[in-house]
Amino acid sequence: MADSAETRKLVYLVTGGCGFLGEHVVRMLLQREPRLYELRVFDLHLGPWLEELKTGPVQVTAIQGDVTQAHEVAAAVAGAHVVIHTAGLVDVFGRASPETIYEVNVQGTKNVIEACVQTGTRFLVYTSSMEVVGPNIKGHPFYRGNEDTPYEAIHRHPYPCSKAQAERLVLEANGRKVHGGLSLVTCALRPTGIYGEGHQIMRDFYHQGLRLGGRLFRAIPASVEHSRVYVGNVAWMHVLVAQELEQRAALMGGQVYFCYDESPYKSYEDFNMEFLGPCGLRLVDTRLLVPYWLLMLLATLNALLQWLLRPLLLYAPLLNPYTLAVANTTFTV
Ligand SMILES: NC(=O)C1=CN([C@@H]2O[C@H](COP(=O)(O)OP(=O)(O)OC[C@H]3O[C@@H](n4cnc5c(N)ncnc54)[C@H](O)[C@@H]3O)[C@@H](O)[C@H]2O)C=CC1
Ligand SMILES: CC(C)CCC[C@@H](C)[C@H]1CC[C@H]2[C@@H]3[C@H](O)CC4=CC(=O)CC[C@]4(C)[C@H]3CC[C@]12C
Repeated sequence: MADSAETRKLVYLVTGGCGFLGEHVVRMLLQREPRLYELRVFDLHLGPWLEELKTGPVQVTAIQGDVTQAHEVAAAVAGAHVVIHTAGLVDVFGRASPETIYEVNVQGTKNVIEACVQTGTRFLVYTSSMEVVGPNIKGHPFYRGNEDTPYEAIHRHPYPCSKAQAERLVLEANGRKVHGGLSLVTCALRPTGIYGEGHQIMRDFYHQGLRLGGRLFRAIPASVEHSRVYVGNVAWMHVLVAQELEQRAALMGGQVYFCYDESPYKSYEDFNMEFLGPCGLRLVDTRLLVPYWLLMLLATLNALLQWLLRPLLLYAPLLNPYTLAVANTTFTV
């Protein structure tokens, strides 16, 4: 399509646009949305890489802001055609308090919805999570499921609970009248575990492997399968949904879709080895080395230590009872 001022008229806002997924969404929009006139990137912490994007044909506006502050969100949303709300506190390690997780994930989402209603923005795409469904606290497997698969989605951890509440708010907001009288069209996407360029947990495993002399020790049975999804594909799914919402409002409005791209079903560790193996690490052994009861004991100890040390320092290792349960439960879509 010709790159003329007439074809470029849309204003997009990406919240959390400097995060792992958000950055990919921002770059994908610049590459694949020819109608884009202005791209607003809203984040608590702005990345220096945004500067290099400001020289292209699209006006890139960096907005340092906090989704928990309704007035900041409203100012950023005003005049935007589409909002892609990826901002969130992704914390299953106990780094933040449950209150903070709710404040960012639930109140932040409420603020985004209310800003759309007040300012007349009609299209809202929300990054939810597979964690809204499961794995549940009972450790039930979810095997090759889809959006209609029955599953007991019962959670206690603040992260999945907050994502579930926020997702519900977004879906319930579909059809609300926005300023100007038209209807809000919302859609939620539930990525499975995301991987790709900029994935911090993959880096953490890499450095842990280096510290252990190039080895990682298998902790989870190879038979426990997870669906993982490439970050570029998650970004692309967000862009496609954003582009299609207007034309297919009746079909897609108020709907939720899993985000998965046929990356191979593997255990969490075996999947990581697809990348860490070529980087020189190896997974010891092909058999399960550490018994589950010992892992559970270590995970519980970690949780106890976190609680005891909290007044002095933040102790937040990858292994805790919640992450162990998630890693140890099959969840494939
Ligand atoms: N990483 C994963 O495997 C998955 C992530 N998700 C969801 O995808 C979204 C993005 O996650 P990631 O990119 O992995 O996390 P991330 O932590 O890399 O990105 C989140 C971004 O939101 C920003 N943010 C946090 N609090 C904010 C606030 N109060 N105001 C404004 N910005 C704020 C952060 O600064 C960060 O740039 C989240 O909503 C998360 O729940 C869903 C499924 C899987
Ligand atoms: C040796 C340990 C037992 C291995 C711990 C691995 C864990 C840190 C990760 C296993 C599964 C991950 C989660 C899963 O991919 C689903 C997610 C979805 C989200 O929305 C946010 C991230 C996460 C909760 C992800 C977090 C790390 C794991 C628990």
